[in-house]
Amino acid sequence: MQRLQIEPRTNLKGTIRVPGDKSISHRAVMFGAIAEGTTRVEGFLPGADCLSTIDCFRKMGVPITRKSDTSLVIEGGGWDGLQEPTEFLDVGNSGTTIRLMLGILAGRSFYSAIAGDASIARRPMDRVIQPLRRMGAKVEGRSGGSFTPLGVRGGGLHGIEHQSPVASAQVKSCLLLAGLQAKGITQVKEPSLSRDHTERMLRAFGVEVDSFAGGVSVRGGQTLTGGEVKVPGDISSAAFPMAAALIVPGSRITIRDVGLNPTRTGIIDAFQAMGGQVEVTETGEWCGEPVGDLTVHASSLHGVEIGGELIPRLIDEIPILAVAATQAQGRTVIRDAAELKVKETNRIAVTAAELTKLGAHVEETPDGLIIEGPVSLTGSLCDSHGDHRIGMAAAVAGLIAKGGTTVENASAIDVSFPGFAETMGRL
Ligand SMILES: O=C(O)C1=C[C@@H](OP(=O)(O)O)[C@@H](O)[C@H](O)C1
Ligand SMILES: C=C(OP(=O)(O)O)C(=O)O
Repeated sequence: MQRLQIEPRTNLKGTIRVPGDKSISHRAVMFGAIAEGTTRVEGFLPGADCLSTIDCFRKMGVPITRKSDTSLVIEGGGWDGLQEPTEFLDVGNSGTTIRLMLGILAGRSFYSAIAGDASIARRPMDRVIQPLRRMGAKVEGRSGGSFTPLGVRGGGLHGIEHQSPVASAQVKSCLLLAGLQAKGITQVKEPSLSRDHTERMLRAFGVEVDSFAGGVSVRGGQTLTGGEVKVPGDISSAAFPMAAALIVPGSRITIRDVGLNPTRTGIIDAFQAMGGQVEVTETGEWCGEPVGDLTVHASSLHGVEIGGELIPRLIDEIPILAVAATQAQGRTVIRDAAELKVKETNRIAVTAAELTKLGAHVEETPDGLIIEGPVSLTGSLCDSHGDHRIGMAAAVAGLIAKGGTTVENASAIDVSFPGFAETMGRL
């Protein structure tokens, strides 16, 4: 397993781009595969998770050609173009792949078996399996279908109304994809708005989606029409160089063509609330998604309290937000984030453990973290624990830690940010 070696730095400078948005890249492949006609994707994220999505659809007979690392052509044959897979569908490390695919498989009248790596085997699937069963899908699996491996015999679905207990775009998207194949209307309500890339891209593919306060619904029996997708840079990846620029003295960087969907920009709001100088310039809209440039200056930060509706808007950025909080004056409290326990790792426990190794003052709470700052960090031997976001958070912390820092199991970073070390190196 690859190791990353980090030395302390000052004066990060320059202009970079980050790889394509992971959520949008997954959806481009999936929607292209179930659409009628050709879909061309530019700016695709060639990270391990999105490659798993491609692999699953190829196993169902969908022709997907990679013209380059970041450019794809998908020949969709509509819903009925998907063929019964003769092999296990392997989602690797990707929660988005398995949960969204389950919504597609639930409506197909064939048998499929799906599983992923050891991390996926620990992540809860009952949040999608229970409502899918209520729609009429037949799903078997470990612990009554709560965990992988799962077997699905789909078809014969009817619409339901579902109140999700968690604000989860994966749950919402899964049920909308099943709902498009069901009789009648499928409605999903959530406690606060999760990322809405599915709603936006379905509309771009010609589907009627009804968004209302507190939820979203679709009518069954609709088909998707293939088209062009241009994927913006992933704000969740941009969060790492952003945090680095905020905390490394003398820094000023620009990140171009970043997705600025308001359901994803919570990290900008949080950094600004901490006193971080982040300038946002919106430059346009790509396939219904706002896009722009971010300029970030080294800043003196102060602690903040973060919770409620902001959490789903920055859920994947909490490990790197915690790194920035170690350099903020006073106390940072992150609450309402218990979902972090069921990501690639228990990100509350693992963020606290890795930052503590570096000398930070971090306390784990049942639904978040309390961080006291500012603290001078000391270089240490850190571990990604197989979690891309933890690996990158530790690496950014290493940029301000006295002495060298090593991140073990750094190859996990390729899940969402291939070329992370090279991109950071350019600064
Ligand atoms: O729909 C998506 O693309 C994602 C939704 C989020 O998960 P939940 O919806 O389960 O919170 C997020 O953590 C994940 O990285 C990607
Ligand atoms: C939680 C994440 O992804 P997924 O749920 O798709 O594994 C993530 O990328 O941080």
